[in-house]
Amino acid sequence: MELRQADVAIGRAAILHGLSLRVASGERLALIGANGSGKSTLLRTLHGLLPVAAGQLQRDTAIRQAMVFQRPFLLRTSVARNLALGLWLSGVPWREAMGRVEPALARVGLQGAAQRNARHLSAGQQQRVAFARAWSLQPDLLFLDEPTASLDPPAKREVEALMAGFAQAGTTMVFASHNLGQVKRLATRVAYLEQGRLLADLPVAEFFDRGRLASVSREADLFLQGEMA
Ligand SMILES: Nc1ncnc2c1ncn2[C@@H]1O[C@H](COP(=O)(O)OP(=O)(O)OP(=O)(O)O)[C@@H](O)[C@H]1O
Repeated sequence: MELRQADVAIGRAAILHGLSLRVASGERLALIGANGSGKSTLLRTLHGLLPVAAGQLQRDTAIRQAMVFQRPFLLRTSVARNLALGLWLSGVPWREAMGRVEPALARVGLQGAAQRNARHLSAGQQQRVAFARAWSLQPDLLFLDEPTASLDPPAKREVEALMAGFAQAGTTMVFASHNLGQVKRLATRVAYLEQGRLLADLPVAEFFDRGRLASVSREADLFLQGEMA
């Protein structure tokens, strides 16, 4: 997938400016930057939820992609129906979709939760349902927008373990994170955004090598210093 010199606007507000980014198969790209730097907008653009106003988004249409948000969108109905609906909307017949529910729930440690009302689950469990929904789509490419940001530490660890599971399965991932430990543990590459511009894009070891990062972007180096202080 490749974004070339992309400008993205939300309504009249210009958010991303001349942004170029390539995502190769098997990579795990972390997007970091201050609040409002454009990470969510970039993820939503890559996933096709926002149009590119100028520039280009090129992608292989055979690639299956899914997205997990900071807070999952779950309907006030059973976990099973929430999962099956996600599959049905992506073209899987209803009966087959229902057949994929149990394996997906088992994959995220929520066996037996199929008939519970999804809205009655804890935040961590709801996020696991979102991962089950993503998992059941068998994506080649997974976008994650700060998936652990609103969870308590135990739920955070559980969800990070699910991300590691996707990584082990070879799923290409692009994820926004404010957690540098998580970035170090999961990413193969890191991109730094500031005010809708991409200022650094490096393999993870180089990104966390202060001298190297400073030689690419003083702003990114300052951000990292601030985060690690
Ligand atoms: N619906 C909207 N209308 C207008 N501006 C918006 C809208 N959504 C986001 N923005 C603006 O776009 C910019 C980028 O926001 P975005 O959510 O992509 O940043 P982010 O890096 O993901 O932030 P955070 O770390 O807080 O999630 C911000 O200035 C924000 O105010």
